Amino acid sequence: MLSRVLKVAAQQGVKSFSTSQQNNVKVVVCGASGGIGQPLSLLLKNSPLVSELSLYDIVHTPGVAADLSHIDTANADIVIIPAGVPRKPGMTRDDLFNTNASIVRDLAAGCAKACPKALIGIISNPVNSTVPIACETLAKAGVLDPKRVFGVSTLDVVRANAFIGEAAGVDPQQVNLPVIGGHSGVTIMPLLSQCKPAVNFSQDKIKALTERIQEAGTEVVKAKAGAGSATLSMAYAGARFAISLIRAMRGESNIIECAYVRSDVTEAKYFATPLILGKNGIEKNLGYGTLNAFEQELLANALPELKKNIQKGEDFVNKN
Ligand SMILES: NC(=O)C1=CN([C@@H]2O[C@H](COP(=O)(O)OP(=O)(O)OC[C@H]3O[C@@H](n4cnc5c(N)ncnc54)[C@H](O)[C@@H]3O)[C@@H](O)[C@H]2O)C=CC1
Ligand SMILES: O=C([O-])CC(=O)C(=O)O
Repeated sequence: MLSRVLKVAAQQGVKSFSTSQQNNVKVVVCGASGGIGQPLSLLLKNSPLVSELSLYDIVHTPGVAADLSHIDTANADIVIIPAGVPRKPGMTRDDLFNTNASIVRDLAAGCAKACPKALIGIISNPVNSTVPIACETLAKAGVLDPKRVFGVSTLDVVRANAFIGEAAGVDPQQVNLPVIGGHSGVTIMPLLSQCKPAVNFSQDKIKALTERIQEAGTEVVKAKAGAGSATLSMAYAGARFAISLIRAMRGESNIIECAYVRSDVTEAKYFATPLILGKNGIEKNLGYGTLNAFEQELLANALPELKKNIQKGEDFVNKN
């Protein structure tokens, strides 16, 4: 078992980067003992771009508030949050709200004190609601910068690339497909019309692939049969996202990832789209481009659900 706060020594290799770039990137993983947290921490430990890794969890500690003081001394450039309970078969992500909402609120409050300028990536479900919870909490503390708070939806992109690569007979690493909207069921919207390289599937196949991407989390929950939800693929996706944030912080240009963020692209206050990342988080929201008729229908189906999930998150912070 991982201890509560574990600082991992600086990686070799960091010194070889140019001094004009940011060399000392500290990353904190909150929920580091968990199914996602452990392999995610391992992948980050293995990256020469991470100079200090702090691992945090509540296991065997008397309370969240006391524990958060450990983060206060840590400071951080990036905080990744895979803390909270996962689904069991038959549950929706929204069924996790009652447990995970307060966990994310308390961790966001800790970030507001300890590292108000950190870039925060939230993995804890339901992401559609936990990101508004984190933003409202940071706003209450007077430190919200919406360009620095991200719902990690990278796993949807990773899955879309895997499934489409397989169906099209293309190396999934070469597939690049935007997945927009939110991170549950109908709110997950893969834009196959914008796939690079372009793919040429029948409408039936497009519908089947879209539904598989939307329900991929449930596919894993069912296969694990009570032992939790996706952990290894999420750790892979979470590490990809964190490393993209670091590369952007270090001044690399044209780093693009989809993520669920505060947005004015649609009538939903939070929405995932491709983003250009920069030193201070979101540099530019690229929006979603042109949708075909099928994708417009996906959007029409997603917006009411997304708006409901967002409102629920905001109400949780503002009514408690
Ligand atoms: N965004 C996405 O695409 C995905 C999100 N998830 C979500 O990630 C979350 C974590 O999943 P797993 O790692 O499988 O669960 P897990 O139960 O294996 O690990 C969660 C960890 O969080 C810790 N924790 C609980 N409260 C905490 C607090 N206040 N501070 C720090 N740590 C705390 C627990 O002690 C535990 O070690 C779940 O909510 C799950 O639904 C899972 C897969 C994909
Ligand atoms: O499905 C779940 O509960 C976990 C998750 O978010 C995913 O795998 O996409």
